[in-house]
Amino acid sequence: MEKSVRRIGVFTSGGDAPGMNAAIRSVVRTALHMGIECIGIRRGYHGLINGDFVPLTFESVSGLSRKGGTMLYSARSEDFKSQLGRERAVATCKLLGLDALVGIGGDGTFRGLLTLAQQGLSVIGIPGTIDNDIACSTYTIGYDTACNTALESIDKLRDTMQSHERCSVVEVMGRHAGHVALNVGVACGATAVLVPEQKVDYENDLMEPIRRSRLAGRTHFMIIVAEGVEGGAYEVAKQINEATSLDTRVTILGHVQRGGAPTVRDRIAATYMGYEAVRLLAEGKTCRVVAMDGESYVDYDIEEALKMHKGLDQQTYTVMRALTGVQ
Ligand SMILES: Nc1ncnc2c1ncn2[C@@H]1O[C@H](COP(=O)(O)OP(=O)(O)OP(=O)(O)O)[C@@H](O)[C@H]1O
Ligand SMILES: O=P(O)(O)OC[C@H]1O[C@](O)(CO)[C@@H](O)[C@@H]1O
Ligand SMILES: [Mg+2]
Repeated sequence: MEKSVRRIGVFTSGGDAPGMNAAIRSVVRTALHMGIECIGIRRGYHGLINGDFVPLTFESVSGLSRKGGTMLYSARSEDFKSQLGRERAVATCKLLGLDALVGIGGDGTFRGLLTLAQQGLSVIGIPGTIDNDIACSTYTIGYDTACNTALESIDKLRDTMQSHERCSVVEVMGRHAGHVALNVGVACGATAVLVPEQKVDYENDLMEPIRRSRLAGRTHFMIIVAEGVEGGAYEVAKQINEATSLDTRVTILGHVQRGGAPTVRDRIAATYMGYEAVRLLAEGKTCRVVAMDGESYVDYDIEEALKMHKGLDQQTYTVMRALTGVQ
């Protein structure tokens, strides 16, 4: 017979993302609606190992949807990757009487959830990362806000680059994934966009678009570089300067992209995903990741989800190449 779920734990892990708070609120409110108690585990797996928790009530998550960051704090825990760390995490779950866990984070967080599922715990993952690099889901919480934050700064940079007829090299986040760079690059009308998924051909991907743009009469340029591109923004700027003598400036947007109030898109995605996570648990499901397939909410087995591969959006990539004139 199915074990009924009476008390669950929720935590955020890995890099934070705008909308994580809205997901926490949704998990708590949905759980309470279904007669399930909810406990917040603070600082991701670190908190699970150390029994760092806070009871969550209807009132304690009030007003959370509009707040950036995560009220449960986030962390990366090396200890959890060891057998001893995982045993301590399982012991904490038993001590707190948790029937299930909801983890909000990226692929690493899901790998952690899988190890807990293999030890008999009921777990559900919610994709929360600005990188949008969860293969099973077309969308991850925080991506839209991060892209909008980056775009706002780039628009401002453009003003000063135009005044001084300079070339701006802007590094956006994405250690392994170029989704933010590509999306923001298309949205800001970049001269060129460089992503880690594609080995950079300086002549074809960078110098040619700059030269073409110059010949067309342009006197300022906007180059978007994903953090994971070999050499990073400074190397790209150096190459541009050597090849073109343009007055080049580097801006690394960094962690500013992870902050701020979530956009409508992120609040809605987070709220629906939180609801889906609790609904799955209440139906007796475990070891699932809540995901989006276009505008629909779906779920996958965590192990299967982790085997999937997500490339860049081909349509956006094609449009970017057409608009920057890359062959
Ligand atoms: N293979 C693994 N086995 C067990 N636990 C893992 C594993 N990989 C990651 N974790 C746990 O999950 C935590 C978060 O993982 P990671 O730092 O990769 O971030 P993430 O969830 O992928 O988010 P993001 O990449 O968006 O910052 C790690 O600090 C670790 O505690
Ligand atoms: O907070 P940290 O550890 O500097 O994380 C930075 C990384 O986190 C991410 O933003 C994902 O959350 C990556 O794009 C970036 O490389
Ligand atoms: Mg990750």
